[in-house]
Amino acid sequence: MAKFKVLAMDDVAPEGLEPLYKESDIEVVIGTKMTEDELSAVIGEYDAMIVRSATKVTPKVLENASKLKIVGRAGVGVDNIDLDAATQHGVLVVNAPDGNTIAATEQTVALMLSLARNIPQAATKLKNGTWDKNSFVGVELRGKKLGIIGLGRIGSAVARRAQALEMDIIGYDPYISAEKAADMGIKLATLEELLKTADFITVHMPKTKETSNMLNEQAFAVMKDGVRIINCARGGIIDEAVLYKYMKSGKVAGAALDVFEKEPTTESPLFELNNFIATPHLGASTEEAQLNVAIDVAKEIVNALHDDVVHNTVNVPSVNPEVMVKIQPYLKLAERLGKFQAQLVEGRVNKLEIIYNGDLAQEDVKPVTTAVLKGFLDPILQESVNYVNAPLLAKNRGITVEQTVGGEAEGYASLITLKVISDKGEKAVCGTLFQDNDPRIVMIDGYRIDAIPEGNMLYIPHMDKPRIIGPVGTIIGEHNINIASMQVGRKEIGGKAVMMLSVDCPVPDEVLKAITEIDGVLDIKFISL
Ligand SMILES: NC(=O)c1ccc[n+]([C@@H]2O[C@H](COP(=O)([O-])OP(=O)(O)OC[C@H]3O[C@@H](n4cnc5c(N)ncnc54)[C@H](O)[C@@H]3O)[C@@H](O)[C@H]2O)c1
Ligand SMILES: O=C(O)CC[C@@H](O)C(=O)O
Repeated sequence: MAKFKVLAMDDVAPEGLEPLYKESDIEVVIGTKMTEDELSAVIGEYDAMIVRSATKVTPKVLENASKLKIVGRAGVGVDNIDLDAATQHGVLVVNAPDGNTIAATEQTVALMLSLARNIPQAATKLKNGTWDKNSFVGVELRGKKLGIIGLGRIGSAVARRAQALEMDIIGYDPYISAEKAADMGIKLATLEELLKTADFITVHMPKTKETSNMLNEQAFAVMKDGVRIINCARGGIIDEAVLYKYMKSGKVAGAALDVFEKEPTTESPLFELNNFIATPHLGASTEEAQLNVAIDVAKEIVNALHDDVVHNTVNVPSVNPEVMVKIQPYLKLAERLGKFQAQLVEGRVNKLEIIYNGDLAQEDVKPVTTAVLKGFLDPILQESVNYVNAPLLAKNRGITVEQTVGGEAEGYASLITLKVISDKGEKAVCGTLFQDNDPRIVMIDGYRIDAIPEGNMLYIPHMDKPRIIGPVGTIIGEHNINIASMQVGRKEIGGKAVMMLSVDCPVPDEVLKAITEIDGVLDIKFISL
């Protein structure tokens, strides 16, 4: 039986699932349209799910998704997935942002040309038996002003094609600089300026609280008479009732929507209007795009299930692949440091401070910080902790997380210091990688040691004096526990010192108690990594 089951919904391109079929430990199940209840009843069997825009991944579905590790969106928009609920349940969400850019861009250009030349209306009339040359006189695009709202992948690709059509382009996007827009040959404007001056307006942003109904009564009121509108992004960015009103009044000369407030839909007052063109969310529907997005998302799922690097994450910060190669070996070290500290610290934890020194400090270390949190929370919490939900779980528990980058790494290439501050004090553990991939704990509370953070460990603070190491070894030996390695660190002769032992099996409480009774032993902690 395969180790992992993947549910592929929404007619995702079957050939694109090849990366999943190639893996012997993955079984793919092609799902058919399901209600929320039906999906909730079966989702518990699956480790991963692929959706396009039809399947809604709701809080109820996620509550029942006990094994689900990842939802892959074969496309860009993730508005059909409840991202907060996915994060809360530790489910990673990835999308395939690049695969359908050209398809959506070409659909936009096709709709713009259709609006300018009345192509769908003329074709329908001719096929219905009327040769009508008079009703369909169009306008040329050359010299017209195209207002593009949202200058991301699709908006900018539309701009390049519109430039070839000799259109004059004006753009609005609060998240790009005027220089970047100028590099694309686009004049950046305010939304109002764009609305007032554009002959054609096309929207290319995600649907968010900010963009919902962005083209509303106030926006239409200031538009130029005779404006034509296109939406190949998301239904609800344009208020359909207001669009209808302004098309009826003649202020809007034409509109083409690929996406609707409610989908699927076969009824809308807009459908009665001759100058209205509609397509049923076909922006991404090309053979090429469907293959691209299915392959992209299938590869991401293989990586996620095999604990490999995933790139297009939506609900956790995504990291540039080149950076990931550099930081990946530190993830294991970071997780072990977190887990080590969780078993060392006493009292109510208020804050984790993670300090990066040396080469690692030059990189984007956010995922390393998340790995520390995952390791730290894992022994403490009942619920499953992963890279997705670890920051949220820490926040929900009132644990402040502070990440700082410093300079030199005390003779190491890179050093990670994890300070845990609780109501009983502060503990600091430092770790590094030897030969780039061999994790070591090199300092505890300022005491230098050299311990491999794995398996069963004993941490024994004690006074630096004779007859400590021998009795510790004797007690452990008497209980038939094999010591694999031992490290001692001290700051000054006769002062406080720390001992770290690696042992081959867990150490029972009575052994721990017997060791604490040795004169000069200050404390003992059994740590399992
Ligand atoms: N019709 C389809 O089948 C289809 C296919 C692909 C993509 N899409 C949709 O197209 C849209 C754009 O996709 P993309 O790949 O270009 O995304 P993108 O993330 O590359 O670009 C979105 C742009 O919108 C901008 N933006 C965000 N908020 C804004 C605001 N309030 N005002 C103006 N600009 C704002 C962002 O800065 C960004 O530049 C998405 O909604 C996506 O879901 C639809
Ligand atoms: O999957 C589709 O057909 C539509 C995808 C599109 O809306 C997207 O946001 O990528």
